[in-house]
Amino acid sequence: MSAVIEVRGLRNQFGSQIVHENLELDLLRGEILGVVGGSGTGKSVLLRTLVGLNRPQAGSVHLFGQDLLTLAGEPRLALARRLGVLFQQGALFSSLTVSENIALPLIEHAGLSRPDASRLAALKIALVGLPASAGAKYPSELSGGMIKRAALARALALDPAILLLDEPTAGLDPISAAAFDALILTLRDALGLTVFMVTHDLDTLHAISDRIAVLAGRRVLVSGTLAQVAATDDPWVRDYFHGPRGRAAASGQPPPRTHPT
Ligand SMILES: Nc1ncnc2c1ncn2[C@@H]1O[C@H](COP(=O)(O)OP(=O)(O)OP(=O)(O)O)[C@@H](O)[C@H]1O
Repeated sequence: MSAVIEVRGLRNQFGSQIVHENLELDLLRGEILGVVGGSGTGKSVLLRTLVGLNRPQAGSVHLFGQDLLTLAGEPRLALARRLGVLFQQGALFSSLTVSENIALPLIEHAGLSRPDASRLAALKIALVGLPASAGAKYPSELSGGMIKRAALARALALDPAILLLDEPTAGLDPISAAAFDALILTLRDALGLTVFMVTHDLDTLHAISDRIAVLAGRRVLVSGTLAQVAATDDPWVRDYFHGPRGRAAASGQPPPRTHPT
């Protein structure tokens, strides 16, 4: 399988804090890659680097064979339009309705008229499984699961080839999270998307990821199938994949609860 994103020798640093050093990563066409790692290992910084929101100190990022870091002007904008991003909190504009939020990139980046953009927004709303009535609502009027779906609809507005998700199921109850997992899988298959997904959710990893990349020690420690990654001899990997939650996710059973005494 060919790589749609290739990261080589990446260094990200904030002041004296080095977050990534010599990080290498491939995102393969058509896959769902789950990106995991301890808190502060730089998963979100990596996502932001891939979409051009964070400029690294060293290394290269190639998207579809084009060098993101040297590209400028219209070619860079065209490349950016091939990426759809779902940020952690949804990042919808609170003063706009769901429909207006989705229509905005269509008006601003695709030059659509307002009526055309709102017709297309209605299609995207249906695509992510929201009722048509959600279009007229403001983000504050939606449940957490609906906000994620609305934000996903906006991420899909410009028909991207790659979807980047930052903690897509965080804050959702297990049933809504499982439904969102299923939606991502369906959309990947139906639209031929490639998916880069930062997550802490072991159930999501088990349910929909083709490969997993573990961030540790400022780089990608290991990437591969769940079985390959889980077999890695590393303390964080052991705790994460073989602790109570990891075992529960692997078995499909809820993890044991510890009760306060
Ligand atoms: N713009 C910034 N300026 C300074 N430091 C930053 C900036 N962005 C991120 N960092 C630092 O980089 C490190 C990695 O942050 P990041 O948000 O990528 O971690 P993460 O792996 O996504 O963590 P979590 O799982 O807790 O969300 C953190 O120590 C963070 O404080």
